[in-house]
Amino acid sequence: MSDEVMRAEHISKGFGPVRALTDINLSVRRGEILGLIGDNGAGKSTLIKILTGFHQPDGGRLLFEGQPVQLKSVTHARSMGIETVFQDLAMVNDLPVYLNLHLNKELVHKPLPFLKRKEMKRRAREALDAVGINIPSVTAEVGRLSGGQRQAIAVARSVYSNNAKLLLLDEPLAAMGAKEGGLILRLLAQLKQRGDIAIILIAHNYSQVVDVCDRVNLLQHGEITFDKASGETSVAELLELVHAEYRVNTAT
Ligand SMILES: Nc1ncnc2c1ncn2[C@@H]1O[C@H](COP(=O)(O)OP(=O)(O)OP(=O)(O)O)[C@@H](O)[C@H]1O
Repeated sequence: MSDEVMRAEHISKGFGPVRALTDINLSVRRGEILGLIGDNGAGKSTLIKILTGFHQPDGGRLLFEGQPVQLKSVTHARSMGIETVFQDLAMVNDLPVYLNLHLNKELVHKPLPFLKRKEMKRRAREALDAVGINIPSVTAEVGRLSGGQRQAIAVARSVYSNNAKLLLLDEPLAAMGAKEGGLILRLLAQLKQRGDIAIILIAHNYSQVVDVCDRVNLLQHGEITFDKASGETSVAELLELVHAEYRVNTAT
């Protein structure tokens, strides 16, 4: 079987008169982290929402594990192992870590409607340990944790609840300090080591992108205009590409 998890071919998407995406071609493999960069409004979130089944493309096609696929909804995409961690994380702050890890998938004793708390705590600890997240207690309220720890829990939940094959992260490092951002980058590096999951990461911090991603794609004018291995590019080159477009746009 090929290592390619997701391929987009000639994907387009408009919102009324706005052409958000015109001709997107990209692919990502198992064990690979693909960095997706681009100026504000370039269409990065729209592309992620198409890959996660939230939006339907107007044209083009997606191939998942080599097979053409129409992602009808986020639920449909999740059932195939496509998981997204959005900026808002979908966490309930006054619930403990272990219940957030089982959100909408609580384990219950049947036929009695009692939660299997002990089992959920055990599984939560196992999931966090497996990705190397250091949270002192799974009974801690999520609202009391740092932004980085909350993000890490959201990633662990995505990966472990559904045996994710493709993980999409929309700006996980935004508004995070260096220490917290480092926690997420280490976590992504560990997931990459496992080799069974493909990751697409949208980020604005190019030095982090170059450090953690295997490959970088630049999204401009609704197309991928740049595709290089991280080792073959640099922060300076990425900044120049994005800023050159900015100069053109502001000069006209
Ligand atoms: N639901 C929508 N309805 C109308 N227009 C939309 C919608 N979603 C996105 N757009 C438009 O599509 C274009 C691409 O937006 P998108 O959010 O995908 O860009 P982005 O690269 O993620 O931007 P940023 O980095 O600022 O988050 C923008 O012009 C945006 O205004």
